[in-house]
Amino acid sequence: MKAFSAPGKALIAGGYLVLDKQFDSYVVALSSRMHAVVKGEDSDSIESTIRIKSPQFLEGEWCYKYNHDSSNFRIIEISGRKNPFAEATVLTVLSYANPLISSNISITIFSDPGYHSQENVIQKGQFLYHSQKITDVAKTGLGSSAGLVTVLTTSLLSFYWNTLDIKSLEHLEIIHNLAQVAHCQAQGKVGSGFDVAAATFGSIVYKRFDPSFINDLATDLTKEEQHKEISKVVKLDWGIKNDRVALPKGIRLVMGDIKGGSNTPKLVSKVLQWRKDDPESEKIYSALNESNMKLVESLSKINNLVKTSPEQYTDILSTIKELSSSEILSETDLKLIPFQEVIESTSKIRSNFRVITERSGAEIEPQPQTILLDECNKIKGVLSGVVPGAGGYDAISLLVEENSIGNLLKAKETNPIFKNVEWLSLTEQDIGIQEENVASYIDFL
Ligand SMILES: Nc1ncnc2c1ncn2[C@@H]1O[C@H](COP(=O)(O)OP(=O)(O)OP(=O)(O)O)[C@@H](O)[C@H]1O
Ligand SMILES: C[C@@](O)(CCOP(=O)(O)O)CC(=O)O
Repeated sequence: MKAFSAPGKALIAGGYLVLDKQFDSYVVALSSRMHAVVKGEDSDSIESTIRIKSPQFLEGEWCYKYNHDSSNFRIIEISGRKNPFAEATVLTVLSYANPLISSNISITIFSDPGYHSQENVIQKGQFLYHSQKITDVAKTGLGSSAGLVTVLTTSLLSFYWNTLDIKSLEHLEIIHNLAQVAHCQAQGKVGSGFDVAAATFGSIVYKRFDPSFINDLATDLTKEEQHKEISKVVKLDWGIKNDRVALPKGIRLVMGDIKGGSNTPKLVSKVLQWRKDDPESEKIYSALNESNMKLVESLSKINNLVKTSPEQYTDILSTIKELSSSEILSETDLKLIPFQEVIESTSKIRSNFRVITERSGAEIEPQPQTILLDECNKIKGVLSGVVPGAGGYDAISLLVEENSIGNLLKAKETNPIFKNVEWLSLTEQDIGIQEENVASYIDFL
């Protein structure tokens, strides 16, 4: 038996731009993780089974069968249940590993509470159990499908390859490329893949791959052809950027779930259409990219300060704790410059998002979110806040001095603007795929 986990994500800079491979984005990996426990044994039957259980959800079990005599990698789910993400992952890893002998594999999935709505649940240990099917439970937008695909890819591959080493960058890249293929095939489209990349590598500055790596994969192939095709593509250098980052010590990411919700594909199609139609769009994209990169750069400056002047840094944090973002901006202390740059670049990101909102009709930072974020900025210890990812009414992400979290809780109690905000109990955990101790899941298997 082995166990692995992969993190959820928040895209705090680079929404929409990340769809284009000329732009970098900043993705934070979260402490809400998707877990998988895998066990299996070889068998002398001609049929192999891969059983995936997700006991936190009603009817959360999918059993895929595969016949070794068959001329292609066709799998069937024995009771006709659908889980496109599980199915695409099984198929992709199977065709890559091309096992010579049959096996029976069982994988149990556990997802941390942050991924789904916490209504009508029973808690067992660290996990919440829902009374509905996975497709009927509301999501919070942390990338459950990317987490699932990445952790499933790792678990299955670890069964077929007992030399799999998730500390090796080469192996991580194989996991990443396979997971991207499976995720795109299950979604029926090639997205930017930042969610799968964060699930694999952790918090990163990410630049996407060329969609042709996946779009050009041939279909209707024989087993040998498919194995060759996927092996070739997985080995290629996809040219992605996945530079590891982490938020500065003492600065916490806080996510506020908004009881609303937006349709990401609709927002994306509106923005892409606007980008084609509006002659000003390239100028706006380029201004937005500049502010994104300024944010990345200022966070990196703060990280350097942590390393080079730790004592001075502790003093700065205690100053920030007492100030709102506009008060930080009016300070003249030179040591505060990188923090002022975080505030200014975030403010520019937001104003560019508002320009796109107005010109494209896609509600990325609609007015109620503007009011909410402006109100957050008045709270002492809150450095900055944005609408993460595709924006809209899904969530807000704040960067907060870690001892000031209490100020957010107080605001929720006293200020009616925060009525529909639920502060999620998660934070950054910058590590991607990691191996876990099987013993911690034994009681839930
Ligand atoms: N714990 C789980 N067990 C089994 N399948 C899961 C689990 N979590 C996610 N899935 C699969 O992923 C699907 C949800 O994927 P979808 O892309 O719609 O949401 P998401 O990845 O959470 O979205 P977002 O990127 O907005 O956060 C589920 O319907 C199911 O097929
Ligand atoms: C709009 C987009 O850039 C980000 C969507 O992010 P999220 O799923 O809202 O976290 C789309 C994408 O990158 O696939």
